Amino acid sequence: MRTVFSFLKPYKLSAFVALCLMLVELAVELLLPFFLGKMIDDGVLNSDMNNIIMWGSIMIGLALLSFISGVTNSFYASHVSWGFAHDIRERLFRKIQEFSFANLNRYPTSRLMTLFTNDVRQIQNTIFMSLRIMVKAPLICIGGVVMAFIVNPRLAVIFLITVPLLVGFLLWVLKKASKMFDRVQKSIDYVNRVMQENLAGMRLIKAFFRRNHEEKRFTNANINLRDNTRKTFRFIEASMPVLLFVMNLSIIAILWIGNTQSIAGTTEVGDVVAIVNYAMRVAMAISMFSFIIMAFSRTKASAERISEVLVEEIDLLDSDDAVIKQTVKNGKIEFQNVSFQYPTSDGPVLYNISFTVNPGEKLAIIGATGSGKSSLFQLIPRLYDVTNGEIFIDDKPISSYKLETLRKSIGYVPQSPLLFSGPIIENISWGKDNATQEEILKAARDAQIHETIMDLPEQYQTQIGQKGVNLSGGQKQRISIARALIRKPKILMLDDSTSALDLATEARLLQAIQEDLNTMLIITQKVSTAMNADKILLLDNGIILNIGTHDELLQQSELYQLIVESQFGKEYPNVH
Ligand SMILES: Nc1ncnc2c1ncn2[C@@H]1O[C@H](COP(=O)(O)OP(=O)(O)OP(=O)(O)O)[C@@H](O)[C@H]1O
Repeated sequence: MRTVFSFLKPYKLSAFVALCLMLVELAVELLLPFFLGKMIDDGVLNSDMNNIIMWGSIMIGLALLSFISGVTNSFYASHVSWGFAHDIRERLFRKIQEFSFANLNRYPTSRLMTLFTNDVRQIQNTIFMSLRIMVKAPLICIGGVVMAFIVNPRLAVIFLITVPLLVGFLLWVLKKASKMFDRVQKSIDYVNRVMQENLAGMRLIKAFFRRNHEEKRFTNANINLRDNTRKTFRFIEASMPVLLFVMNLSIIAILWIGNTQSIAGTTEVGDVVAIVNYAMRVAMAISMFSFIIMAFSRTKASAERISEVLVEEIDLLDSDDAVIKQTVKNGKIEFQNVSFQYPTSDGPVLYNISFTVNPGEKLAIIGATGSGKSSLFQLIPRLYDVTNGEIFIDDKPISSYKLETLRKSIGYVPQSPLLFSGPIIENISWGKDNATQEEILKAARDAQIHETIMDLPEQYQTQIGQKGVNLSGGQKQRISIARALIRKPKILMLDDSTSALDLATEARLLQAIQEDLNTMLIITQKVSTAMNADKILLLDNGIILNIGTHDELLQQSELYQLIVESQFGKEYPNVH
């Protein structure tokens, strides 16, 4: 909670001004019944027009002052709340950018999305309302009781019984409601998650005709949200009549005792009117309490969720001994007895991996699905850290490089290409800050996508995504390869990124990129791709079975022979 509200610091002055203006409104609200009592006693009951005009004018003046304070308070309250929301969204976004894959695994995307929308907005609204009215309500209760005692202590004594009763009851409601709102928030998360998965997987859902299944999943999530929200709001709404009942009883008691005392001549009529007026204002303020409880309970839940992300420890950072100026010059990669286990998995997915790729060499990694190929790739740019062993680049441990330097020298093309909405040109130049037109064209040509782009209606300016063209799998792969090539990486890593290309296009692509590159690692299922590499690494269940050239593996590995036979039959192909 404290972490989140520390974001209010830059707005301290504005919040202070807003609170002062709110106090002016409060003072007016508390003084009006007092002056009303005076007007009745000195003016109305004595038929004294001068007193009526005097007290009336004072009341109008005060009302005007309250109006001006209210408008100005609104201005400052929105400055504080919008500024706070902007700053915290900015900080959250930066924090999530720092997250490692392991950090990200702990937070589903839907939950992070809810933070930015629902949770931040919730706190923002509460801050605004606090500065406008929510802080005022308890102060009206306290001030109303104090003023009632000033006007007539014998009548006001009734408040001493009712107010502590109400405060105790409210604290109990607040505690219970806070837990209930936590549940509501989780239900919102779940609805968001189902929605997000559904929209992302719409094509698959249609292809599998799983509409009914998905509808049922959404309906269940939606029912859960409805029931949790309804239960919470009902609970809070049910507390309202209790509060008002107690307050109305005290008004009746004031009228009854006041009437008796005024007949006996011990109390002025104006005092009774003033105290009833205070009791009504206190009742009105208390009627706002259910709203305040809802807002604070939700805000507490939201603030805790945001704090959790803000204080999350980043588990993959620059090492203390990272050398600032050290850069990757040649692209030599060496694995020494590397084992790796995901933070969430039961056992290692890679065991004792050792191999070397010399600068300029091309290494193909081949192996069954789930054998650990992508996991091995992710260790090189330190998306995850190794569990045991060490990886060296240019004979230096990868931890001795700054993360930024290391990752900038690697062109990583993941298994499923991800393109951003926007023109094609931006998707390619995304790989390098201030990329020139020439660099973009060269990368696109090398990735064998230039011709295809030129055939599109708006060529490089063609929008990708909902309003633009939807590209084929192979076209997307080639754009994401162009995005990696534009960095002129010392090490290029293609994670099955040419799977959707026909053999001729793939061969042209690999030929084109080889000219510029130092080192290349390519995960592939195709023997035709692997056999042209300098070395092939055959991975099976996280273990290196063999490493060598195509010919060596054909002679040494039965598994490799089987893979080759499954793709080419008994006619083993030769290296080009
Ligand atoms: N984020 C993760 N958390 C936990 N386990 C994971 C994670 N990603 C992959 N694994 C597990 O690690 C093992 C190796 O997966 P990996 O993706 O490296 O295989 P792969 O050879 O690249 O497979 P494919 O060819 O299907 O992409 C699998 O058993 C997989 O279930």
